[in-house]
Amino acid sequence: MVAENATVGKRYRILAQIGKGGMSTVYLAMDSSLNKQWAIKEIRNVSDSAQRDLVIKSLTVEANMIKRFDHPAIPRIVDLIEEKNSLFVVMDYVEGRTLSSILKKEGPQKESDVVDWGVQLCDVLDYLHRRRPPVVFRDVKPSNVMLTPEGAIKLIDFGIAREIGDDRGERPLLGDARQLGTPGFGAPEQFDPDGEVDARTDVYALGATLYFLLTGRHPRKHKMVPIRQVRPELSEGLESVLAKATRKNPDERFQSCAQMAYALKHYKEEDQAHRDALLLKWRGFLATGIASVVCLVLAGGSLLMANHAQNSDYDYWMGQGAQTSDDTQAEAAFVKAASIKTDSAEPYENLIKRYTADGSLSDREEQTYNSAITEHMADLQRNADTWAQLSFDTGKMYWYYYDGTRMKGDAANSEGQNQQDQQDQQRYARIRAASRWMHNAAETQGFKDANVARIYADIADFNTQIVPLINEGSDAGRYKPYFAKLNDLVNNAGKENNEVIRLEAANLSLDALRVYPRKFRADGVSKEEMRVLADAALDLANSSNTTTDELDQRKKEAENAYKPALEAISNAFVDIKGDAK
Ligand SMILES: Nc1ncnc2c1ncn2[C@@H]1O[C@H](COP(=O)(O)OP(=O)(O)OP(=O)(O)O)[C@@H](O)[C@H]1O
Repeated sequence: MVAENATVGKRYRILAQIGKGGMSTVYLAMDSSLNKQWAIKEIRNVSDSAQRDLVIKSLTVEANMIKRFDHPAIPRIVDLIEEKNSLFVVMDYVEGRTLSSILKKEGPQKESDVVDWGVQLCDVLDYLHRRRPPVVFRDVKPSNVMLTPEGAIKLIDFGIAREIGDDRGERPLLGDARQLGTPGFGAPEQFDPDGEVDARTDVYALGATLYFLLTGRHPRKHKMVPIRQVRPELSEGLESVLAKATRKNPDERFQSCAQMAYALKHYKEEDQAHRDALLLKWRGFLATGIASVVCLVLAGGSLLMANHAQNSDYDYWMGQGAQTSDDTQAEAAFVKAASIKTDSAEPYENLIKRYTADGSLSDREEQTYNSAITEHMADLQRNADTWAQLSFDTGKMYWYYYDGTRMKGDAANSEGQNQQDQQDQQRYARIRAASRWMHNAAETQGFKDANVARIYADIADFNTQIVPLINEGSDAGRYKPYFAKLNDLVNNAGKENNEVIRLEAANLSLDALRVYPRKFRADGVSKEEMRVLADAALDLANSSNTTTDELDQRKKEAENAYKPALEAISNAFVDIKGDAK
């Protein structure tokens, strides 16, 4: 237990205790060197030394695994400190509450909220399951999920997540039941000595979690009966989704979280009222169209007709989307088209155009887009080329236009932050969100812009990984390649006819020159090279033709950043003794 105001790792001042788990206490701390808040998890002093080694081993595994993740719903781990007989894990501070505390305080939750959380959880779990090797979280439950004030979910406590095929993770490290999943939420195979865990294990726990949130009945204490036996007003469709997710036999569950996300987004279609309405429509259609249908069937053209109808529906909605000047109607039309021809990238490319036309991608737009593309990802991926292009364009949309708050990995709008800090945080949140799309594009063989996508992916990786590397003291050697990438980015942006891209590339480079000049120097970048980059970035900004207040502001930001960047470069070449080089 650490006292308030005590300092850990020489730079983290403990501000307050914010949580307590089975093995740990969690604090809010202020980082004096980065002037930023983090959450610090202290693993309580375990007196038995053998046990303590196991705890430390388990945590180190957890920390090293999370360091490689890059998903907005997973708080990053940036530092690991052994001190005062305890282990401290420094990570992104999540402003919010756990779903278990919300449930405890407010009781069963609204259907639409629970479905929204479920879809978000499917997204992050699917991200883990798609990693190579796949990672199974194994401990989804309300107390391991936090909800931010913006409505974004965060997955905490990776204590027992494991990589499939990784022997170190095969066995429980601590020997407690938690390693095998939490009773009530853990799938039956987690409690079977011969059981195999995979993505479907998380599907089960997610189903049990949503069940608990909707009914308020703990699945360990009460048998999981159909949810409408507890709350008759709930949807029948949702009842079947949860029943399927929590089947004892993994083969009978959703086979992936992407499948479960699809079912959660369409659960209303399973409701009796919805089916009745469809039936009525269908009857009307039969009454009027029966003669022609019979003719076509007789002519052997039923399949052709179905295809034709599907294509013309798709064309119809694409046409509607293109014609209307109302952005919301256009969005709905393109989403509809995407659901008809699920392997077509066109609707998404059109959505991107609409979203970026006004210079910003909002939280709401991002959610709509992300849901649609996640739902049809497997179909879209079938055409590698269009998928790479779509990934690249999606990445650019996040990188340059995303201005929502849901993605921020840390206390987004903490009081006391100045405007520059907030802008920087916003920039790096955008870059993080773009990262996986740029990786998709860069890693597709034969994609014409793979090289440019690689520049973006590398810059994103640098920004995600550098803080933990600095903390570990193993950051040397990373700055020179980053510097080269910034040069590439600025050169590339010069060829773009898009002011947002030009100004952002300029600002990112000037920001890096302000923050890292000493590190660049230590890695062998010369003062002259840094000045050349600063000048190129300023030229890029100055040659941008700004037509809106927003762009004007970004241009001013670059102009204002130039002088501090030059000063920082000069200072970086003043040695401690004071002799300028
Ligand atoms: N990154 C974070 N930001 C803010 N609060 C956090 C963060 N991580 C954990 N907490 C808070 O601390 C509490 C305990 O954290 P956590 O569940 O990770 O601990 P644990 O010891 O691993 O718990 P368990 O007994 O469930 O294994 C959480 O319920 C949450 O309130």
